[in-house]
Amino acid sequence: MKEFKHFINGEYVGSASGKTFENRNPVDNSLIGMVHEAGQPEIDAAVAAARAAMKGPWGKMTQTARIDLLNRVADRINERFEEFLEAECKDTGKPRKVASHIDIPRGAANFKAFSETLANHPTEAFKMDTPDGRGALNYGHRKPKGVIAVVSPWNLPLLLMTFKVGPALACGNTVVVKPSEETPATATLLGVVMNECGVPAGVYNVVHGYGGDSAGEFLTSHKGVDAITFTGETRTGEIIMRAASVGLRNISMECGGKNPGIVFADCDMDKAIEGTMRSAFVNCGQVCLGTERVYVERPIFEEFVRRLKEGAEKLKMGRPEDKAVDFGPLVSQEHKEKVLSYYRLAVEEGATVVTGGGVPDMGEALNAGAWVEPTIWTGLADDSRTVNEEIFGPCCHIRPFDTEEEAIALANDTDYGLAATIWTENTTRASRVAEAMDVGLAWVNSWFLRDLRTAFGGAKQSGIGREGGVHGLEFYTELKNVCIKL
Ligand SMILES: NC(=O)c1ccc[n+]([C@@H]2O[C@H](COP(=O)([O-])OP(=O)(O)OC[C@H]3O[C@@H](n4cnc5c(N)ncnc54)[C@H](O)[C@@H]3O)[C@@H](O)[C@H]2O)c1
Ligand SMILES: N/C(=C\C=C\C=O)C(=O)O
Repeated sequence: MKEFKHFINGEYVGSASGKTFENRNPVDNSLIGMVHEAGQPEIDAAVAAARAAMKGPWGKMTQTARIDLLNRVADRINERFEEFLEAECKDTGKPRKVASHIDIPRGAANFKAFSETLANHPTEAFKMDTPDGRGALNYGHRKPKGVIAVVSPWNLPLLLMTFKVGPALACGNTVVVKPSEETPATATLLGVVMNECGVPAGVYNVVHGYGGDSAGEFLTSHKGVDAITFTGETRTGEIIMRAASVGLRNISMECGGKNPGIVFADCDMDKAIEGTMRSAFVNCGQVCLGTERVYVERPIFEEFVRRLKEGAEKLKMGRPEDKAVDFGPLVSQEHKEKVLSYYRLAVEEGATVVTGGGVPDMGEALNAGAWVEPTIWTGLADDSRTVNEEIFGPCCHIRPFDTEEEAIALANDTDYGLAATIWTENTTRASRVAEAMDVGLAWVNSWFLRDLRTAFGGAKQSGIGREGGVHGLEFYTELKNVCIKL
């Protein structure tokens, strides 16, 4: 039976309590292995190892040496590509086609991108006048923040965890990672790569377990943690912020969304359909940046609905290793029940079910998996729960609009503020509408096109802070001003 152990101080260790929990493959609900559940002893050991590593060779390493090491980690992930792909697809059920283009390549890129950013980012300096005429020189000096707790979700496990670990290590910190209880595999495997590349023991640590009253809570409330970076549900973010407030630990929050897509009549319809298909259904709709609310200008509303329905009904469901498959299951039975509860709610709230709304017959071998149909609704009220609450599944609601002002108002009418997509061939309108969106990320005639030098994060209840590019520096370092009297 496969075991997923903690990775602490460069070694794989089990839980002192002996407590474990099941890890199941959502494709067919088969048992992958048992995951060790960390208790306070394992969290204490991981945080102590991370602290000790700050005082060891890692803390004394030059930035150039650190960057070389992290580039080696990126190369080693690519060399072990198949292993990471297999692990990620087993944990999540996602098609190999998806993970091999998104999750694993980004797992490597997240180490390279931030190293380059760091190596080329200037510091600030100010020459000031003084009464004696000699003046003084001020310059900014950055030091690593220390031991960073990384709490990550299950939808893009390797990508989202390394989007934090990459910059954290590039800036000289050490990390204790608590991956989602649903997806322990790739975070665990990364420990092997860290050892192979010569990253000193204690720099990268992984502890497994749940959130509340388990590893997540013990880690985020641990006094030895200097800062917490979290990706997950907004409600969880609120809980973690309360824990971080004790001892004034800094937080970086990447949370939920209910993202709008606005499709104008002057759009390139093929692009808009292709882009909305991906943003609604890729990764079985389990992408925080995905589109769950689509607003279409009335003249093309019927055609858009018809063509999106056609696309949804052509999606090929099946095992990850089937090259033709582009649609996998949800991550777990629990999440399947949550999404199906919204499928029922939508009907109760008066939706017209354009397509989907149920569970596909996947045949005897797969019917125990977390399969749901890609679903499209129309006809719901703007204040319905289905249109306002994050579902995080392969579903979207399409509504017509008549004016640009109406579309902007509808799109912004949400407590979230993560992402928006805008489809129009009029670039003046595109920039005007994008700038009117109360979000952290707006895509025009595209979706999930990612330049890692750009700011990434959410507004309103979708997050706090920005990661990506130089923006992560503010969170992962302490900036000091040095003033030298000349
Ligand atoms: N903004 C982004 O970049 C982004 C990216 C991906 C996912 N998400 C969001 O994440 C959610 C889906 O992921 P999820 O279901 O894993 O989210 P979640 O909040 O349930 O869990 C996220 C992580 O937090 C841990 N956790 C849960 N309760 C905790 C607690 N009390 N203390 C400490 N840790 C705790 C979990 O174990 C997991 O590791 C969706 O809302 C999605 O929108 C946001
Ligand atoms: N953080 C990123 C993606 C988030 C996806 C949400 O599910 C990224 O592309 O860096």
